[in-house]
Amino acid sequence: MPNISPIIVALDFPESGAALQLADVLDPQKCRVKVGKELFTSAGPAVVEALQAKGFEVFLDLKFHDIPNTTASAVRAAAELGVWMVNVHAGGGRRMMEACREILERRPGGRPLLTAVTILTSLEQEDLQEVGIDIEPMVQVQRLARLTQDCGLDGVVCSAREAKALRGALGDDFLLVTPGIRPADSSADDQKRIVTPAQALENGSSHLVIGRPITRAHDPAQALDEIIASLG
Ligand SMILES: O=c1ccn([C@@H]2O[C@H](COP(=O)(O)O)[C@@H](O)[C@H]2O)c(=O)[nH]1
Repeated sequence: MPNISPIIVALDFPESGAALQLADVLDPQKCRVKVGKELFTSAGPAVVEALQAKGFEVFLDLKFHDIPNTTASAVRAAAELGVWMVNVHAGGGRRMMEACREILERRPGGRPLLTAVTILTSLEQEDLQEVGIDIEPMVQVQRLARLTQDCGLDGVVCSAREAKALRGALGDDFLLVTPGIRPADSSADDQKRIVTPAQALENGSSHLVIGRPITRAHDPAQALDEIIASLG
């Protein structure tokens, strides 16, 4: 896909009709799309297949987090759907992440990119304290990202606020997939660790996950074009 932007549009819709309608105004040469928990739970694998039939590469964002055998089997099922990227929670630990990588390596044919969620972009320091993590998000993200790289995964999901430090520490090839992206005039919604699209790219993000600023725009295709233009 030559010239595809780093943008992944989050299709957070309650059913497939609305998601496919939005996809119809987007250009698969310009962006990838993300299917998350809401859409996948209501519409299942069929919506992934329908998006692929429209030419989109699909990030299946189900953030698997379970024992190694269960998580690896779920990742294999995602690979069988032919998705471009699938993810797990880094908090599932070393044995879980290694089992996921190994099951993909044993699979014949192509495999999806495998990334791990570090600390959700909706969380800030007080939220972490409440669940017993007494360090700054940046420190915990760095710890989980190092573990993820050590387990042989392709990259992490983090805030673009952490991207500069991670890019420096983990090298150019490690994927930094960053949600919590907000153009300057957008509402933060439930996101806490937000960054503008241009700043995210400058910080070293490899992919920008953007949902509501595009999907709830009056003209989603134009919103996407404006964000791409802002990247320079
Ligand atoms: O840390 C994370 C991990 C995943 N997400 C997902 O990204 C999109 C963001 O949507 P917006 O509407 O742009 O806020 C959404 O699907 C989340 O599930 C995240 O936000 N943060």
